[in-house]
Amino acid sequence: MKHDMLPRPLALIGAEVGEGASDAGCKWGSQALRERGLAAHLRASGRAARWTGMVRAPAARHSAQRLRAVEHFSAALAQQVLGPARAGALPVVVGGDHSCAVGTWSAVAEHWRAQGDIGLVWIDAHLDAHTPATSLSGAPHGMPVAALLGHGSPGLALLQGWAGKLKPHNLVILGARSFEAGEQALLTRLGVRVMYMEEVARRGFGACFAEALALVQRHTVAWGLSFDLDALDPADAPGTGTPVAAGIALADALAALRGCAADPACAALELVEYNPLHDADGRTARAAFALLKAMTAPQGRGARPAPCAAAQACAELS
Ligand SMILES: NC(=[NH2+])NCCC[C@H](N)C(=O)O
Ligand SMILES: [Mn+2]
Repeated sequence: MKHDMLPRPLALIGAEVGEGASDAGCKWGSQALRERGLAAHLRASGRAARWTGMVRAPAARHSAQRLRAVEHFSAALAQQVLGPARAGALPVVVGGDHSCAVGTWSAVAEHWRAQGDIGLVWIDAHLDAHTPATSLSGAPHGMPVAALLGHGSPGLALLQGWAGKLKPHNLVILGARSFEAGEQALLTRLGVRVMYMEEVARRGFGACFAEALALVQRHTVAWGLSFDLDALDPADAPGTGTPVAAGIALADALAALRGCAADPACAALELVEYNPLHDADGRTARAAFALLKAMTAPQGRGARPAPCAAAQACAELS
């Protein structure tokens, strides 16, 4: 391997937020995975990896405060993602509830804005495309997709001072099987491609992910992957706050995602909704470790190793 083709170092960022969820236990998810040795686990496949930040959301007792807490947190998280992105590392955001996606992908969109649009593959049992007006639960983790598309709370949609971080045709949602009419109507109106679980089961996760990846790469300069652990079948990942039956098999996800982040155009990764309070036997933590290890494996099937954008920055981060 040539030196200028070293894989980018991984910058792990803990998103300590549970205020977005009805069950706040995932606030402690990133800390739990960190203490279990996630960084060392990822280094075992030959990449530099270290935690570069832990961002904690302010506590919110009443439901009215939760959206404010998430807005405040999202701005802080975005700053923690921008740093490593600018330094040429690969940001890997570890949740935390899925509301953290607003901070993660707003930062990535901001970073690439001068060059072009970003794409996103969103793997989830839910659509997470509510606005405060359509949400039945009022939970902000059901809203990040709408916010990234420029809808809903201005405090989320206008992060970094501009709205529309994602264009609808650069987003694909994969594995959805639990959603409400209001959020589905927004996505249908905007023309977002949703591969519902029925389609994933029929065609296979591998075929769906390959198509999703091609779609988000088509009109973009960079793309990312946001993986909600509740997309997996609860038998493989019971440790989430909102599990839904009949999900994606972990083995299928591991096979399809292997090496995906070796693409130089992969801008960031996100793994969310790990709830250690519901993971008595550690099964879900092991699934999280395996997923991130597969995604960040130095080489995928036929994928080229990613060049290191800034050798100096890589050395500093490793
Ligand atoms: N990221 C998640 N786990 N989202 C679950 C959202 C559930 C439901 N649709 C709601 O809005 O309350
Ligand atoms: Mn989600």
